[in-house]
Amino acid sequence: MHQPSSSCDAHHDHPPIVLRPDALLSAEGLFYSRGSRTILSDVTLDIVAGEAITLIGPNGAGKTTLVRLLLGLDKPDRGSVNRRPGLSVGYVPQRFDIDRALPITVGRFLELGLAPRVHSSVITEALSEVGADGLAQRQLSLLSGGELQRVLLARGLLRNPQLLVLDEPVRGVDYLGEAELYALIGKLRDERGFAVLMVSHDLHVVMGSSDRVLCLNRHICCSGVPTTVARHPEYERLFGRRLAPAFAVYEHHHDHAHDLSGRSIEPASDSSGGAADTPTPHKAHPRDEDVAK
Ligand SMILES: Nc1ncnc2c1ncn2[C@@H]1O[C@H](COP(=O)(O)OP(=O)(O)OP(=O)(O)O)[C@@H](O)[C@H]1O
Repeated sequence: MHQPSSSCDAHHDHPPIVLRPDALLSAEGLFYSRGSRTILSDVTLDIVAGEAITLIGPNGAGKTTLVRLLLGLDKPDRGSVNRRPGLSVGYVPQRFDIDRALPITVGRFLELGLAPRVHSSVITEALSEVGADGLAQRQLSLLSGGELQRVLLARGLLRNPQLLVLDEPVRGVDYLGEAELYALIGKLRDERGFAVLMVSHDLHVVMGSSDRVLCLNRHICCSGVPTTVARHPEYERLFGRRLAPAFAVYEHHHDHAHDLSGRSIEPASDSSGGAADTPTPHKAHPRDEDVAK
């Protein structure tokens, strides 16, 4: 996992961003400070149905804070967040601390907060969808990092999301497991058609399957389609001139996903599409010009 070394501190004159009226979710002019520390400054963005946005930035750039504001878990000091009425959102948080003393099975955990209550077969199906068959009766506190991430993903799916928000979803997952999990997220998006907002440090993997990338360092330093952002001076400034090319768009051609035991859960498909993590073609975004000049 790459930890960017340099940072972009300067504000830039961006052209005004025009929010799209059909956005599932939009944020306008978000400011957030704690004490004397400015954590987010004038952040504006939106996400439309089916779009995949990756949010990148160095440690402490404000990514998790921004996600929490977008989800309504925290309130901005200034600015506004608008969610389309009735929007269903699945959220896979960066951190999920489990009280080891709490005796709760995975199945019970997944039932919590679902209204109306669902039949256990729905839970079993969601676990199967994320390649985690057989975990329903296991104690939540005994799961490995990779198992827990899949369970959190299943929990997000149980909300039938129009938007899935993932904050570093491969945290605690080993290197091979990371690729599998990203592949799975891409496959689920293809099948279900939800929009994805993902925080990730794994630029070389996720940029190829993103429609748009936002570089955040307290403010949005640059944004646009991955190929454009990867060449942008602010991106180079954030990730280092030497390192940036290594993290440029990488098209991952792995064509199937695995379950927890390593079995393939998706047969290799032909070039006509449907592969587990074949990148979505980069859609031209009407606001590619919002890449900082
Ligand atoms: N409630 C808070 N009070 C004070 N400081 C906070 C609070 N929440 C976040 N911060 C600070 O804001 C900065 C941004 O934190 P945030 O977790 O959003 O960054 P991040 O980009 O997600 O980082 P990472 O990549 O390391 O996960 C950090 O310096 C953090 O310490």
